[in-house]
Amino acid sequence: MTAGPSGETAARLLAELPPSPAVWCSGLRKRYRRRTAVEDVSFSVGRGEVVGLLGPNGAGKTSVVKILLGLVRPDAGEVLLLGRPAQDPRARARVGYLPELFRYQPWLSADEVLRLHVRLTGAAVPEGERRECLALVGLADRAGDRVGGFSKGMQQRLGLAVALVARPELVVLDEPTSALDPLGRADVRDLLLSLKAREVAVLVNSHLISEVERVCDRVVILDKGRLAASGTLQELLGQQEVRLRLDGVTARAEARLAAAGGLTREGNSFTIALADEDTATVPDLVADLVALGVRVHAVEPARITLEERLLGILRTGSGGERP
Ligand SMILES: Nc1ncnc2c1ncn2[C@@H]1O[C@H](COP(=O)(O)OP(=O)(O)OP(=O)(O)O)[C@@H](O)[C@H]1O
Repeated sequence: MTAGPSGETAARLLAELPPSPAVWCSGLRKRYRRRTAVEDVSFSVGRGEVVGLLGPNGAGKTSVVKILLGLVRPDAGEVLLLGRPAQDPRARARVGYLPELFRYQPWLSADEVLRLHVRLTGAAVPEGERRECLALVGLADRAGDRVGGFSKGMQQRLGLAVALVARPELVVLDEPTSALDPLGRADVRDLLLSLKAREVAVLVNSHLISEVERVCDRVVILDKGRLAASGTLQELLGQQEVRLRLDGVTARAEARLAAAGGLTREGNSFTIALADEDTATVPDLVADLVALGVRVHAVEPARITLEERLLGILRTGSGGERP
């Protein structure tokens, strides 16, 4: 008989395993009477990954979010949050959630709402950290004000603070910018990027496709309750391309253009499928071309946008090849 690993060895083996995904779900199904809200949906969100959940009205996004959080019982399928069943309080305590329809106790102050939510998760968050959290969502000077007097956008900002206050490892945001003005939307974008930098996983359901395109690592697209497509932006949109209109292109300049990626030329118009998506690639290329005596008339992105891709998928009803 061979002996099993000692407790110490087993602990070391476990510690060496990659952490379980922030969200893992498989075969989710939910019907309301004869209406199918969710059918055979499976996807995952890695630790520290920002994933956008997209789809038209009624596609099943909120239903999926509620199933993931254990708020709606699926007819079929399995969910693990941070490696634990969705109903496990140890998992729920590490998850922040902003619901689509938010309403907070109007008689409480913003800080009291945060205190209440911190108590519900069982975390110990000192007052200073709660204030920082309110500052993060732009409510620093409203901590003591009653929520009943807040505008809708301010309530949504408070909702974001509630989702973030107990140091979650996963944040699920259902339409986080629906009530926000353009400045508020930009704030949320920065907030998502700062969560990403702190390796907090985010699942965000939004109709603001251009915002999703700017912050998400990956998107999951639902249509009529089913998974219509999913993947990284590069997988869904193809390689980043740039189109340049140039004059005075010498052989050396053309070699410089070709060094940036796959080059195609039509008269004065050059299109490059960029080999590298570094933000410095295009400005460096333009500076080099100018130094080589080339006159640069126009530089424009040529890749399709996520919005165009999404519309293509929804209109053809398939997540197949790029149009
Ligand atoms: N409690 C419910 N009772 C009956 N039908 C429901 C219920 N909740 C959702 N549905 C139905 O399930 C389908 C998916 O709804 P869901 O709210 O998940 O869509 P969504 O993608 O979040 O839409 P939106 O972008 O409009 O918020 C819709 O047909 C909806 O009518």
